[in-house]
Amino acid sequence: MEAAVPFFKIKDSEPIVIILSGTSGAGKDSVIKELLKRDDYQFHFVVTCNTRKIRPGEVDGVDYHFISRDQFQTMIENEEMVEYSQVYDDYKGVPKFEMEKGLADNHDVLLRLDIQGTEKVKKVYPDAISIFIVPPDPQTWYDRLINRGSDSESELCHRIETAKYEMKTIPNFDYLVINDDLQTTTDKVLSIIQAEHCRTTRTKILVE
Ligand SMILES: Nc1ncnc2c1ncn2[C@@H]1O[C@H](COP(=O)(O)OP(=O)(O)OP(=O)(O)O)[C@@H](O)[C@H]1O
Ligand SMILES: Nc1nc2c(ncn2[C@@H]2O[C@H](COP(=O)(O)O)[C@@H](O)[C@H]2O)c(=O)[nH]1
Repeated sequence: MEAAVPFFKIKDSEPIVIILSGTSGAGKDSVIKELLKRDDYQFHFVVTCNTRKIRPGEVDGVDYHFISRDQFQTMIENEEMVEYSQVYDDYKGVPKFEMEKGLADNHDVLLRLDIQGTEKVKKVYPDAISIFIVPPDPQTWYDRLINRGSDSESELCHRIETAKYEMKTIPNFDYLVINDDLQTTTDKVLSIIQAEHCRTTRTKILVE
């Protein structure tokens, strides 16, 4: 008698919305750049809109969509943003077309957001996962911020003050990753994403 092998079909995990947040200078951009170099992981980085001045080395349409305050206002009025927030002295927002682009390609979408944006995007995409990145210790953090050389003294004070508040919201996040060595941090972020795809709520076996 032949054994009756049950018929089953694997329903692969749908793309995941991943939010990377953390204090200024925690290393979000550095981790994203490392992830983009990894051949074994395909994702769509959501380029957000930003009203601040472009910094040396930044590329419009790659790092951000750099737009004027008037253009930003028009996008809000036309309901073209998933969310928008004032971050430090500028406005930042997630354009709907960027989210749609990634999800249409069936890729995970990765967003770099502050804590306000994380809360708002989680309301729109409740299955999104949120990861908070922190530097390994205060002195290393300060040195990294200073060496980056992108902020004036007053901007730096503003970012450090904001960080104190942001760190108190860490329990609202799904994961916390300490950014000591960049490769290890990137590996940890990738492991979190891989584990999330393996959740029984995402990958399913259909048995007949
Ligand atoms: N693991 C690391 N080891 C050494 N330097 C690092 C590491 N991670 C980040 N850095 C450096 O620290 C500085 C801040 O990192 P990065 O710009 O990626 O932070 P961020 O979280 O994106 O900041 P912001 O929110 O202000 O844009 C950069 O100069 C970066 O090269
Ligand atoms: N709520 C949102 N926050 C955003 C968005 N895009 C970026 N960000 C956050 O701003 C900080 C600061 O950016 P900086 O480039 O001026 O240093 C960044 O690290 C993110 O946390 C957004 O669309 N919405």
